[in-house]
Amino acid sequence: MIKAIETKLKGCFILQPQIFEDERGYFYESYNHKDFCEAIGREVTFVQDNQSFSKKGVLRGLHFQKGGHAQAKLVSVLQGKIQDVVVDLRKDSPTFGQHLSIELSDENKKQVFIPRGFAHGFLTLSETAKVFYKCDNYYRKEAEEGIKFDEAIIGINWKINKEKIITSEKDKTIYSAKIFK
Ligand SMILES: Cc1cn([C@H]2C[C@H](O)[C@@H](COP(=O)(O)OP(=O)(O)O[C@H]3O[C@H](C)C(=O)[C@H](O)[C@H]3O)O2)c(=O)[nH]c1=O
Repeated sequence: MIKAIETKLKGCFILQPQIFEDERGYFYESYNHKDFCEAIGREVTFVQDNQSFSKKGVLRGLHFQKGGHAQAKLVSVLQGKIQDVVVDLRKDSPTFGQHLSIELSDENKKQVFIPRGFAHGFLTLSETAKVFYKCDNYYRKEAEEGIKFDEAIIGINWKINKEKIITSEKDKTIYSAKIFK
């Protein structure tokens, strides 16, 4: 069983799986294809699972793949806590350029479904975080683009001071303004 709540960004859902707790601990179905597709009201076929491990302050993103290589993602946290951020880049969307920020953790066990056409990134809030996400399209390096995490046009309020944020060299040099022309 999984509950899905659609966000202000059409097609983007926050999901809450049913947790079975007992004196041993807990169990839950982190993914059930039939329940998931029924919950979001559409068929999605994931083809690639990713995992990344990050230290506190690491910010990965904001990334997306262009055109036919765009990826829908189902993001969850196996260990730790992150500030997960999605940006609507669908040119025909009434919420184009708007973003959503949500805390995902191994405590709340929430998941975010991000449709194709979004940029995605997250900031690691706990000492370490292990993030797991399913993708409905394969990685294509040459199709990758990004938005700088501190892009003023988007105006994301990251929960860690900028000087303490750790990014890859690639993410330091992402030029994103062209996306909004
Ligand atoms: C994304 C990806 C990367 N790689 C290789 C390419 C690099 O040699 C290495 C690290 O890649 P990168 O620095 O792009 O990893 P992240 O910064 O975590 O990128 C991710 O950041 C945000 C959170 C996302 O949602 C994207 O899925 C993804 O872009 O893994 C692969 O082999 N396959 C892949 O699917």
